[in-house]
Amino acid sequence: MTRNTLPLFDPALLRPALLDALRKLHPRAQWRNPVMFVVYVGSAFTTALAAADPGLFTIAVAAWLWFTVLFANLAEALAEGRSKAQAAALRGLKKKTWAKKLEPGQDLGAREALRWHPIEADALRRGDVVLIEAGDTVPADGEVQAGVASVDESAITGESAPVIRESGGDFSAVTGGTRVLSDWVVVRVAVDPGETFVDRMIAMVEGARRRKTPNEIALTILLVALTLVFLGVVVTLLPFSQFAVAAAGGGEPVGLLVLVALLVCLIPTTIAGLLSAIGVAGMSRLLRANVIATSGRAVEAAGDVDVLLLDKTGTITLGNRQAAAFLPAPGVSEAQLADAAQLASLADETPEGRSIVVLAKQHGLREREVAALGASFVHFSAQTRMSGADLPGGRTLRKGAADAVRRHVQALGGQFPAELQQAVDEVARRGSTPLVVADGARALGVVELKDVVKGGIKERFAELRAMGIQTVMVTGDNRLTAAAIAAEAGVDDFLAEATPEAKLALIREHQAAGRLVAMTGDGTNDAPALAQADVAVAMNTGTQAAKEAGNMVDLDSNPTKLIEIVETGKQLLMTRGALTTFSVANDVAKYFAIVPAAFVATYPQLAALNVMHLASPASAVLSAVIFNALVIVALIPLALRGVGYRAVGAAALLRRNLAVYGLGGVIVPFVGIKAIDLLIAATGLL
Ligand SMILES: Nc1ncnc2c1ncn2[C@@H]1O[C@H](COP(=O)(O)OP(=O)(O)OP(=O)(O)O)[C@@H](O)[C@H]1O
Ligand SMILES: [K+]
Ligand SMILES: [Mg+2]
Repeated sequence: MTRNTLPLFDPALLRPALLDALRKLHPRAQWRNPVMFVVYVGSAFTTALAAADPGLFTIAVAAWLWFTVLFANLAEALAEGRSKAQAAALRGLKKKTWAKKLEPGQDLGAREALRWHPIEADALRRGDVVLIEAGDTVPADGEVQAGVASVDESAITGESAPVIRESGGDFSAVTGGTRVLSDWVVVRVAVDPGETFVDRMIAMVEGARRRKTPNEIALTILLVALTLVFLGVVVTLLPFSQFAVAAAGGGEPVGLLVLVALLVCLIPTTIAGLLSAIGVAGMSRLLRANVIATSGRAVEAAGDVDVLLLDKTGTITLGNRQAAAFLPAPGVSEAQLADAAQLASLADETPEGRSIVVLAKQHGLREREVAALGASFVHFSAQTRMSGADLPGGRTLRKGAADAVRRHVQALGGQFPAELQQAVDEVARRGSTPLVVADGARALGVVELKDVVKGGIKERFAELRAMGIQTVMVTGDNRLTAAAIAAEAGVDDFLAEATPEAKLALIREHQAAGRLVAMTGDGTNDAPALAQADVAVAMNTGTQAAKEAGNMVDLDSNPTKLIEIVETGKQLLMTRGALTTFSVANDVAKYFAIVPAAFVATYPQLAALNVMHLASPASAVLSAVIFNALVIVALIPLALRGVGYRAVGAAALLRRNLAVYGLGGVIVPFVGIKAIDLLIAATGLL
């Protein structure tokens, strides 16, 4: 995929970024970054000084101050450009296509009878209903209302095997730009134009609409405080030096130009100039891992996640729960059980329900006409954990989770035989889901629903454990099935028989204990929990409700993607920390470069501080300003790529980064400023 191989300085991206950097010179854009705004005002001020009294030194300082602002703009523009290019590669999927918009109020059951008219895909609105047939491109994100189709989603996921999309279950979401390979589906459009996940991510990346995260705000406040301190120091230097000159009856007070240069060199311009690029680059890295993030805050939170909650079906398992066997209770024939199970499932549009009808057919039962039965159907809900049908004449058929059906038959005065409970437990211990079927107060037996744990998952959970993240599986399924799947998948803990409310409560509990919670899920019943979690990753195969509630979508629908997400978050936090350290450590050298040069005319004693032996005061000041500007450019690759992350302890990482970026930040400018000073001296201009 092209979006995985973006070079750091792609010439195709550099040109628009340079233009963008110029456009960002607008005061409104600058004001968003208070530290750089000070540089901006300083640039304007020194330009005015240069205009009033043009000299090479003054003009050079003014020019390099403008470069400082431009380089910071460039860093941000480059980061944004890269992300936008990646996202555009995804959005490029939305070629101009036509959609078959259905006339309202039709019965969706039979493909031949459907009436539709063509409409441009761009004109589709949320709530519109379209027909998509073999060979058609899916015109917009949406939810399948009727039909079953195989869909090629390789354009999005890079996965070449087609997937099945059908109504009812957790596999009902289709994504714009993918292609229907066979059969047909009727889809309800879920988003207005310009509001897809890719659109939302692009909006996030675009500076103007990108909100600062709480961490960024906290850091900005710190940087502004530092800036104010230095501003205070520099402003008071002027009267001080004038006073000193008057008292000594000689020497020269420090000039305004030098004071502005000093201020810019001392305030933390490096991190201020790169801060937003670091944040945007984090989202880009996620996109490279096929994760669309719609919240910068969530990307940061990912770096500190303590607990990961996962839904079982469709997240840990493939989610294609298929009826595999009928296990009748004592005194009930298999045919009797199959018949009741089929009747209870005729209107059940979930994959589970449909698979029961199919299995019953293999037992020689012919398909029945739903309409001819005159039954009223009871649809599955995550609260009751049952579904079924009420037939005319008072026959009530139910199927559902064993405990739910047990309560149901006992409430009607029926028995739940010990043999049946045994069969339920056996099925569950195999990791399958037992559904108990009841006819009135009589429990008839068990339907075994088989599901398969996704491959390679155990090793990945072990990796998460090594990162210090606890994994908890939460499922609506029974305790034994949950335990079997939990053991097979290698999660640390599990919660069984969980309602949507229980999932939500568990997250709140962890959060109340001060833990940051990540959640991955795919179902509508995961939506409340996803909305509550700090990092909420919805599977792309999941329902629209889950995707809306989350703050990230994993295009590969891989529950262990959280490893990459956490690494990206950690890398983001570390990069920010490293560059802040570097930025502040830089001041030491700049201080030794500028202060003796600036004040040696006022206080000759300061010559003792002149450890760098720079060519002249003017050259010293200009060298420091140039270094200050160039260091921003030099660090753009690091800001975009992020500092190297390795899974060693947090303390060891911190020590290493302090050594590299703290010590480096002190030493590098001494070398850099001296080198620039030598170059300037060599030109003989100053
Ligand atoms: N169509 C259905 N008819 C009746 N009962 C069902 C049906 N589908 C599921 N159940 C029962 O309800 C329980 C909860 O279902 P559901 O799949 O919604 O759980 P969940 O909370 O999404 O958990 P997970 O997806 O992790 O398994 C299932 O374990 C099963 O026993
Ligand atoms: K600086
Ligand atoms: Mg589920």
